Amino acid sequence: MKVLVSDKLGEAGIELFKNEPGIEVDVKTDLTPEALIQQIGTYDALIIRSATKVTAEVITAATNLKVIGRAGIGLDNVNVPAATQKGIVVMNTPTGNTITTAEHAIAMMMALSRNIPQATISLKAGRWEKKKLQGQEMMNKTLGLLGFGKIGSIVADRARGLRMNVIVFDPNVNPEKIQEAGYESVSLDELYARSDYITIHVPKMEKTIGLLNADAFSRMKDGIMIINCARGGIIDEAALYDALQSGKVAGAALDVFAKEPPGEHPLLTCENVICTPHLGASTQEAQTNVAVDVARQIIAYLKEGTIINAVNTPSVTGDRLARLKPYLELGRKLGLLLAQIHRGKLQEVAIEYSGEYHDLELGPISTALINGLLEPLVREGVNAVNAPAIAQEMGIKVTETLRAEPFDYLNLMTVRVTTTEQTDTVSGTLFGKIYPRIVEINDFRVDVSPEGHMLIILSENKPGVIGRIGTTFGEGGVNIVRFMVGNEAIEGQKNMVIIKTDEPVPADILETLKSKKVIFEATSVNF
Ligand SMILES: NC(=O)C1=CN([C@@H]2O[C@H](COP(=O)(O)OP(=O)(O)OC[C@H]3O[C@@H](n4cnc5c(N)ncnc54)[C@H](O)[C@@H]3O)[C@@H](O)[C@H]2O)C=CC1
Ligand SMILES: O=C(O)C(=O)COP(=O)(O)O
Repeated sequence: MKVLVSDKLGEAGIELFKNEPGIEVDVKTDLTPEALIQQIGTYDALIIRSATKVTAEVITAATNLKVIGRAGIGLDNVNVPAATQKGIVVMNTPTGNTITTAEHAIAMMMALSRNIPQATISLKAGRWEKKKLQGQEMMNKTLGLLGFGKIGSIVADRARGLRMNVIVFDPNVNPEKIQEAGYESVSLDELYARSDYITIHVPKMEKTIGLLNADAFSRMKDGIMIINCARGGIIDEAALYDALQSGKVAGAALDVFAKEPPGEHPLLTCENVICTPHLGASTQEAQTNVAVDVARQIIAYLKEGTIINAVNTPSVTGDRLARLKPYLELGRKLGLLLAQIHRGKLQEVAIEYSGEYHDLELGPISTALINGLLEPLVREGVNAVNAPAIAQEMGIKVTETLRAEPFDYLNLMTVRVTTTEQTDTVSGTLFGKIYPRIVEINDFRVDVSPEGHMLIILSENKPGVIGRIGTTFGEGGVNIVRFMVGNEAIEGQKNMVIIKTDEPVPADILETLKSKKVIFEATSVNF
């Protein structure tokens, strides 16, 4: 397995890769976009921070890539939908640099309040400008927090220690949670109107790009101070420049820019702008944390398939994975079976779980099922990462229900697939919590272990039919490993005969059987 580290990564992470048998690591931190596209094809994993842009072109060229690991939080430099489409897991390390980044925001707020960067430059230039560089106290000032996630909530806690009044706007966090933590939850308008400082801790996404624009600044107090240690582009930089020039905004502390590095940028000419080159996460502690986290996650995925901190597929780790594995396998096998027996265009997949499923995560099991269903039908490269997105693209409606009580089995998964032509229903269970068994196919009770090759025959339920089927196999020289007859649950007019064979059932045998009057259908199924 080959791992490419294309941004600077803490040595502790590199060491983990180097010490892992079967893993080869290349550190190439100065690749041009063209060189990355040229070289990515040979790698199984890519490790990045914020500098590498993982564009759709990079993903297209990444013919072997299985996983992208972000040593840090923000994934705005990765085309996640393109990676998902290709079945590439995208992971970040959501906790390793949060304290460091929150501390940077507080440091920036303090530096802004007391003109520390300007004072340093002035004094080093031989001046002593006490009057010009007078600052403002932070105690009792109102700090408006945009975003009360992992970093925002740490900033709030530290600001409380500075005796600031913290008010919060976060549309996705329950106001009670904010109040319970000791802060005031307010609307965006109120936050703009009341804050003396606004600090940004939201992800960069469609809804937050340009969130702080000319209109937003016009609704703020005169003399507001702005801190951005989240992402460039959340602030409209031209509007901020104007607001700084007019004095509406008294000062801005910027760690991040819409384009990085920003080059010759008007904001960098403003005396009331202080800035750092995306240093929010740059402490020795945070870099060790995220490097170790990302290395452990990538190794676990490449070696065991364990998914930790993925943003585009459900994460399943350690003990939970071990427990789920047989259910994932059963789900995938039921999907594979349905892929081979259905006719027509897929429209709906209804999955019903009962019994032991009450204690299990259903998301990954349903995903494994959809994966099995689409694997033989769609194209190469369908996997548990991209299967749900492909199903959605195909207009297939997937529903999941958890039934209160099991009937005959300790655990039962029943899947009904509706197409433009018919409906097929199959059920499966795990014997001994490990062994997958198909126990029902379209109203016929069966007992099939879903492996190898088999033929499913729907025939008349009358004497002599079974014998004729056996003879056809004998004449064709194909050895029957198991022969089962399933009873129709309701009328009993038809039989389902399931024949397991050593090899895929040859086409001529299939055709001979299909031509017999007593046989309604014969479908070859391979697992
Ligand atoms: N400067 C740096 O070096 C670093 C920057 N970051 C940035 O900080 C951001 C925040 O990180 P975390 O706190 O870990 O993320 P998080 O996901 O824990 O929290 C983000 C919060 O923003 C909220 N939110 C989303 N849209 C919003 C809106 N329109 N208005 C108000 N709130 C909104 C979400 O509900 C969520 O609670 C990251 O996305 C990343 O871009 C993270 C680490 C280092
Ligand atoms: O973790 C994040 O989101 C960051 O912004 C840190 O960026 P970096 O890894 O220092 O390039």
